[in-house]
Amino acid sequence: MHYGTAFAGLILILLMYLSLRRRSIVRNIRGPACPSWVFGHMLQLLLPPQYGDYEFIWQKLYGPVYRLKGCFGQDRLMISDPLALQYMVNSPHFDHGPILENGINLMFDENCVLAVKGETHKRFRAALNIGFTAAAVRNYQPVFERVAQGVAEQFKEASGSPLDICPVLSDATLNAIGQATFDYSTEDFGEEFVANNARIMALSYGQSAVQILGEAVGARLTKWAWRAAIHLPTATFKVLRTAKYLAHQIGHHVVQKKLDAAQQGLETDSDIDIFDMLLNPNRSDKKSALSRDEIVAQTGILLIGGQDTAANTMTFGLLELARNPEFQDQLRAEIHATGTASAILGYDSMPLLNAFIKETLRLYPAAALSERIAIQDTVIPLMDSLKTSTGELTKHIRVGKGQIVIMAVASYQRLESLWGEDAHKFRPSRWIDGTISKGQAVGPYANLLAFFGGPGVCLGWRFAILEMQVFFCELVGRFSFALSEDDFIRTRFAGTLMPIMSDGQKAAPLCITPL
Ligand code: HEM
Repeated sequence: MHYGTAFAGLILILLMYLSLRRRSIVRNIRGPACPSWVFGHMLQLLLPPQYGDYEFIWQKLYGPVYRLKGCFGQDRLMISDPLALQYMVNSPHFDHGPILENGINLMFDENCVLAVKGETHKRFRAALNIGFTAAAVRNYQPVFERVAQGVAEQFKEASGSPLDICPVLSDATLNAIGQATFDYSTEDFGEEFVANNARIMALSYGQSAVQILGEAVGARLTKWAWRAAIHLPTATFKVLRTAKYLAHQIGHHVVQKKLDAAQQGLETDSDIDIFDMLLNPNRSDKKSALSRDEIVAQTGILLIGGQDTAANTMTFGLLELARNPEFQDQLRAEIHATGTASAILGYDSMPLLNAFIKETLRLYPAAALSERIAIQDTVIPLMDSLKTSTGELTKHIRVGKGQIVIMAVASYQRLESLWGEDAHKFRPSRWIDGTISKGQAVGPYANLLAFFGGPGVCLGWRFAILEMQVFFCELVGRFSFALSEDDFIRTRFAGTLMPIMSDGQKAAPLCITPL
């Protein structure tokens, strides 16, 4: 008892020391005054009238590293320093933060590539990569062309009156992934999947102060309490449970059908999709090969991971074209001049098209903010010296295990030191005229972090780039886009960056005229 009490006392002192030490490390980092203990800065960060209203000003005032408060007084670091972000995406010392981790567990199978860790993650990536190499992605070009032509038909029918392009592009990107992944078109998914999928997308833009608080409480629950909580009969949890269930059913059905066809010798070598590659022992590397259940577990992340990320990016791109008619005309001229040669020469040979895609991804990264947690004490290196609240200049920050750090991707992509003095402006020519400084290579594409980087880099980044190249060529080549008088479209971050109307609904009405 005596020894037990002494031991407990020692542990308590150690825990207090560790917690104070952690607090003292980030306490020296400057940041804006906290408006509320309950919400911290989260309402300003996540629910401002326009995304970035506060964030971009804080970055100007405090630089690329500053301290914010999360809900209930929690210290969080906002980081947009390039070296620090490069370190974080590559370091094994960081994992998804608890709010993000809970979201991933709610939406996706626990065995999906986004959820698994360490060696299992490495193996899954090695296996799945077969469907996402540059060569594999080139084979999906006919799928993208067919789907983009379908979108063009819908645009043609609506010409004359403003059309909300969000649902059209969202259906189209789901259709493209469905066909490339396992040869499913939107009709094959079934009404229930499509309807529930729309409910999921609606959940994210319905984000509110109550939801932000709920997520903060959820992040403090133990794993078992959280697992129990998600079975509560609330509408939100029901939609998420249904999504997980239906994705599993679809994956299971597809895999079974493909295995049956192979057994009967019915498989063909044309139109090979990702699941075909994963199931074929001659195609995949034996060491990393996924089991049948593991393949089924990837269904949800592949479908949802590549749907609104790509659709919203394209929506913002078309909105910017509508706001910049002169650039729209120049881009169209390049598309017409290249004509069908684009498919032969490759879309990469079109400078304006690619500058446009890079500029859209720069200003509108789907994962504009991403929460990370330090899973052990670590030191984050900085590109620019940071002045602490005691006036000290430092080129690194020590963070303790458990520290929450926000990767401020949208802020990084607006750093004036990297992208030019007019970094907040949509100006695709910056990619051609040498404005952009050749700095630290942080992501897989154009130094952008829209797809993050390191071992967890977006698996579908090449897929998304080619999909956007094909869609934009088809749509901008055939239609002109103008803003509708209907409403002022704002940007909101709720899981992904999305366009929002004044009534809080996700929408982007454009006037589309066939040429
Ligand atoms: C413009 C379009 C896209 C953007 C901006 C984007 C962005 C991202 C980001 C930021 C991540 C990292 C998430 C995290 O670790 O928290 C990610 C992961 C992922 N993305 Fe994408 N994505 C896009 C399109 C796609 C497409 C089209 C697919 C599939 C066809 C896809 C499949 C995935 C998968 C499977 C992961 C998980 C990778 C892993 O954890 O190892 N994405 N994406």
